[in-house]
Amino acid sequence: MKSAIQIDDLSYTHPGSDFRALEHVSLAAPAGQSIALLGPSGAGKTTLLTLLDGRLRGWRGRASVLGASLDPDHPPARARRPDTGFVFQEFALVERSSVLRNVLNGRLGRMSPLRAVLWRPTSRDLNLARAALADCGLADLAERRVDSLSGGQRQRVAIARCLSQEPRLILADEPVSNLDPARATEILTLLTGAARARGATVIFSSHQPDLARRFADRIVGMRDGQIAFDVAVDDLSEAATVELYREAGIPPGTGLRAVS
Ligand SMILES: Nc1ncnc2c1ncn2[C@@H]1O[C@H](COP(=O)(O)OP(=O)(O)OP(=O)(O)O)[C@@H](O)[C@H]1O
Repeated sequence: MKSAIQIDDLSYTHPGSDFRALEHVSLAAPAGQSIALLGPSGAGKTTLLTLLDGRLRGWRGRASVLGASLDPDHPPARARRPDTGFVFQEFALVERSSVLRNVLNGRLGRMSPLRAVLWRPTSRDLNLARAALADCGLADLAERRVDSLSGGQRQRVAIARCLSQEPRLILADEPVSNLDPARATEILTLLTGAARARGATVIFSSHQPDLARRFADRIVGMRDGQIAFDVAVDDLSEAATVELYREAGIPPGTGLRAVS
């Protein structure tokens, strides 16, 4: 089976930090898998997702995403990696723009530079954006301004924007931590279901083992910048989860974050 990501011996320290955010991390993900990154605050989950999204410089090791090697000295521009979609915890939408316009922003990396600068989507761009809106249950909200939406609706817009890119890899950084439990379940059902329907790989981070168990095929536990365990979902033990959150000051599964 083809790898969606292959990373070997990755280490990274944020500029100005005394600690390694990632330390000798190796991970391979076959195409189509749903992986949850679990671990306490500061474990390195965001750093790993950001690195896989090609946004960090100066790391050590080897990383290949969707068959293309990442260069730690020359990260690719966003427009050159449309196959990778990113869903942010804080949605990262243009608040004063319409839902449709936000979703079409996901097509920018697929447009010619001239079309992107002039903001002239093709009819294919529009069709894909409308299809993504429909998939996310937002067809009736296409013309609404994002700043009039609820948190759950905003995260649906962010997922629709990601899907309109036609991604083969979806990276999602705590996509449901700002949502209530019912909304969190809805959003992860949508995200992992859409990824499965498209054969895309999804890697999402979470503080909630119950959600990770429910929506991932595989759980990667991270702690102190390292991989503590990497198991199929059925093999995740309660003991491993408790150990992962030991000394973090929070019980696993509460969705609460430790104060750093
Ligand atoms: N921009 C930054 N500058 C300096 N250090 C950083 C920066 N971002 C993260 N770090 C440090 O890197 C380490 C890993 O942080 P990271 O955000 O990747 O963890 P996380 O597992 O995603 O945590 P959380 O669950 O709270 O989002 C932490 O020690 C953090 O303080």
